[in-house]
Amino acid sequence: MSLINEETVISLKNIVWHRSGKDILKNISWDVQKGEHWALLGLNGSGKTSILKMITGYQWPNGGEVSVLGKVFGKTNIPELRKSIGWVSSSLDDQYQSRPGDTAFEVVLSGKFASIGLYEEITEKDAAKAMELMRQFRISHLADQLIMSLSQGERRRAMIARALMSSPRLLILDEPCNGLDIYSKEELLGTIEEMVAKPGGPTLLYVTHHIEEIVPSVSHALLIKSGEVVALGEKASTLTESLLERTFKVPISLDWENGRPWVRIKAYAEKK
Ligand SMILES: Nc1ncnc2c1ncn2[C@@H]1O[C@H](COP(=O)(O)OP(=O)(O)OP(=O)(O)O)[C@@H](O)[C@H]1O
Repeated sequence: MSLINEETVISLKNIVWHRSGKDILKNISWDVQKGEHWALLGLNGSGKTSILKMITGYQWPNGGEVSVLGKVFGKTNIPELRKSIGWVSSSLDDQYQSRPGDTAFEVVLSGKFASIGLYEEITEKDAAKAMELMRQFRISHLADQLIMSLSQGERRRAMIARALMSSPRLLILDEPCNGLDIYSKEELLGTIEEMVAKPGGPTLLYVTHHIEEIVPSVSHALLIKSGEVVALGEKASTLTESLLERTFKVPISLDWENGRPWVRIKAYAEKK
């Protein structure tokens, strides 16, 4: 049995969730410790978003216990806790549309309040931090451009910079490369890798169904299928051909190159 302490970033114990007669999460137990960075992998509909909703307190399980950053849900103030969690989802990209007249800089800056559109108590230090994050994500030259006019890749980087404005202790990137071309994707992954490698940064939870997006700094992986854990632990022991085949239900050939896993679907390759 694991003990929850300040070093425990996420702890799910026997999480069960059913809806509309379906068992969506089936007895999920998972611990993330400080210093680890995790990938959450699974097919469409496997339960990834449902797990994220549990972790962020937007959904309550029917059974089991959730703790995040050492706080046990049910005994803690969740809106307060959420201030320490950054969640960037490509499906939440439309958030910025609430203020289409904002510049990229204003959107990044607004991350200080974890709510777009609040502009009180902005200090010079905040503005300097926003600019520094824009530099880190290579969008400082776009500071004065309207957020609406940024390309998808640029906007994605702006939204991650925005999430980092409040110095979250847990950063969830939910399919951040969705819709990006190969160049923008590699550029974004490069900046994510730099961010993770930097000491003192947040614990990363990277959600995807694309295995090759797992950058070298991601140390662990949780594989889920139909709401059940297929495997969890260090990536060397979880990202294996047989476990990935069970997770993705296709025959997979896996290669490692420069610390990144690359997959090929065997069946398609053999048909040629
Ligand atoms: N509120 C709900 N009511 C009923 N079914 C739900 C609800 N939320 C999720 N589901 C179902 O639970 C399953 C898991 O959904 P979830 O969104 O967690 O999957 P996912 O792994 O994030 O998928 P994707 O990669 O496509 O985003 C799906 O079959 C979905 O239809």
